[in-house]
Amino acid sequence: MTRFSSAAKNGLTPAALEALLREVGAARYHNRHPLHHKMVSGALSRVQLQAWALNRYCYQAIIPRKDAMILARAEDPGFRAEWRKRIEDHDGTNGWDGGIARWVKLATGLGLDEAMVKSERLALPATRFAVGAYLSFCTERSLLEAVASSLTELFSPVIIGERVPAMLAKYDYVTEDILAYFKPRPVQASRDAEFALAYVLKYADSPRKQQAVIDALVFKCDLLWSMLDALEHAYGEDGHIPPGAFDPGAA
Ligand SMILES: O=C(O)c1cc(C(=O)O)c2c(n1)C(=O)C(=O)c1cc(C(=O)O)[nH]c1-2
Repeated sequence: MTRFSSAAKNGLTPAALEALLREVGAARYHNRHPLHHKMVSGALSRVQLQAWALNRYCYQAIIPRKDAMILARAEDPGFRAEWRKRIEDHDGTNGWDGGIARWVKLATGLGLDEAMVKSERLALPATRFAVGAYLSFCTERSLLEAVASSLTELFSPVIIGERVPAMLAKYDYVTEDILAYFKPRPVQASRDAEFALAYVLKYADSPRKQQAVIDALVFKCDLLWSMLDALEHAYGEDGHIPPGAFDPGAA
């Protein structure tokens, strides 16, 4: 786990804290995961991509719920006005004209059944535990830690920039229409991450709080990493699909 050097016992400057947060992302973000590398090299089967989309739906579905937790805990109306945009991005105006609906389109575009995806019943146990942990973290930890845990979005434009062109080039059944989810994400993520980063740099004003926000980002990187680990374990070569999980080979 990233720790301050002893020179930082009086606390880091905002610039030094930002540099440390970016170091966490550079070392631990899920664009370093072997499954991501396989995805962008064109090595995944259609079933493996389906499993990814199906499991990742659970992550998409929890995001507006954890953001609602954060909203409920924020006392500043200005903060809430900014943060509620995240919920609108995912839920749209009627629940099914935002990011979640576009993720369903991605999953059905890969050949999955819409009701099955939305039910989340065939997701991996580890996926369910991971996304549940995110909701709990944002409910139980301080508001500062909850905000800091969203800072993986600092790095998501990079992974999206790697993923989308590669998927279009390497999988002939993947179209721009199927990947429409990602189109607005880099702009939305940059807006969100800029706000969250400014908040964290302003309010993490003691060594203890600075360590807490670093740990929150480590937690979130680990969560995203563990979701890809679980997919690889279940659907990789010599994979072991847990009972009850998505198994297109089963009778
Ligand atoms: O495509 C990705 O790899 C990726 C990663 C992340 C992330 O880093 O948490 C998010 C998203 N996408 C995303 O689409 C999204 O809406 C989102 C919200 C959040 C968050 O923690 O609040 N992360 C992410």
